Amino acid sequence: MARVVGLLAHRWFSGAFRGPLQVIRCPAPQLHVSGPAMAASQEDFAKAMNQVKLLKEDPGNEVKLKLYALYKQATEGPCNAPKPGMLDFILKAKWDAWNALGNLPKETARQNYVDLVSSLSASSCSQVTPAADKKQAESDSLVVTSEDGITTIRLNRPAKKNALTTQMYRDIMRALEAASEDSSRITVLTGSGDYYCSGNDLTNFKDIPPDKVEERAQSSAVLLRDFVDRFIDFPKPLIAVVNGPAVGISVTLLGLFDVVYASDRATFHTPFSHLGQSPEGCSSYIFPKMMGPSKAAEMLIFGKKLTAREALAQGLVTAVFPDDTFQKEVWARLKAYAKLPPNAMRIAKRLMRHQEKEKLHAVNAEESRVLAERWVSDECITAIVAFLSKKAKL
Ligand SMILES: CCCCCCCCCCC/C=C/C(=O)SCCNC(=O)CCNC(=O)[C@H](O)C(C)(C)COP(=O)(O)OP(=O)(O)OC[C@H]1O[C@@H](n2cnc3c(N)ncnc32)[C@H](O)[C@@H]1OP(=O)(O)O
Repeated sequence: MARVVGLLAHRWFSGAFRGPLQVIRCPAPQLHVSGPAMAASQEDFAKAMNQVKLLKEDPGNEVKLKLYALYKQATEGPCNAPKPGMLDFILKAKWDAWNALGNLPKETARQNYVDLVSSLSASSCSQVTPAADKKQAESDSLVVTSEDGITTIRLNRPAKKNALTTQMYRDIMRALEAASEDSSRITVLTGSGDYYCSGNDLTNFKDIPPDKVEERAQSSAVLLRDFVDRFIDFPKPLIAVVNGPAVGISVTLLGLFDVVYASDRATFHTPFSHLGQSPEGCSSYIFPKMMGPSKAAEMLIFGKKLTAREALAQGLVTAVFPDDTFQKEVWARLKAYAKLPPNAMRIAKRLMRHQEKEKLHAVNAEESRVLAERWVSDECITAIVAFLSKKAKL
């Protein structure tokens, strides 16, 4: 049965798909992705296949190819069909899309299919949902919306200055995966409230039994490495809308964004030595290249906090806006960018970045390995205990 539904959903390629004329019940326009990350069940998958047929808008051939490929991978595994002839364009495009998934496990393909459909439903519905319905649920730590060709990932723990919990790292990864495959053209990361992000949530270090410290450091290094890899590999234009102060990993990651817009209220602080830690997010490689070794050293070794204007002068920030017009000016720009042809933007990004990718992955691996050592060091433990016992503030 699931197979039949899936095949029907993919009749688009023969031109058989028509959007429904009746009003459909749309899911909420936001994807609240915080919460336990689970693999999609067969039931979720079947639901997603049905949901595909209800999309109001044709998502375009590129997305349809992705859906087709993920469906085939999820149901049949790696591509096993003979390669079609060069002149059979449609079959060839479908085969290429499926084959490109390589050995992606069936469960991951199923999850990616469900995530992609969910993001399509969200973006297709967001255009028709009244603004009042778009109010954020304050309790959700990450809010993802898709509108006007822009997927926005919003850190939403304003009371904790948007500090990143381990769940948020995982949720951001999932959101980036979904955004790379949804119909949006550009992706934005921003923060709620007065901070952009205060970096790693230092309570991630709490309640670790002494005999598990080493193990936790190793698993956190794997998490960090996977997390940063998602930024290195993200295929669409990625923009940081830095609405306020940024600390730690939220600063280092900026080197992996394509454009960084900052409010003049933003500051950029990487107090790694103060915390007995070391740089991550590929900053140990990107920052010296970007701003010269000594300016990078002031930030990454001595923890010098930069103002938005200083960060602009160092090339970390693309443009600075007065705080009172920041949101208006930035979103007007982004909406205009999101109208540009998506393939041209992706190709330009790939050309600008692909030569550095291998190097960045190697840097990320090394930075993560070193951090695992730092996390179990006396210097780091003393600094974390001081913060958690409220003796220290940066
Ligand atoms: C085995 C290890 C497992 C680890 C898992 C790691 C996974 C990957 C790690 C990647 C490496 C990343 C490194 C970094 O990002 S280093 C930077 C870490 N950040 C900080 O050190 C900032 C700490 N916060 C502060 O110094 C101040 O809070 C700040 C200057 C940001 C704001 O000061 P202000 O006075 O304006 O506000 P409050 O301090 O009152 O803050 C309000 C409440 O928010 C809590 N808060 C803020 N930031 C953090 C944070 N980073 N972690 C935890 N909690 C934070 C603060 O405690 C207040 O809470 P209460 O209202 O409950 O008191």
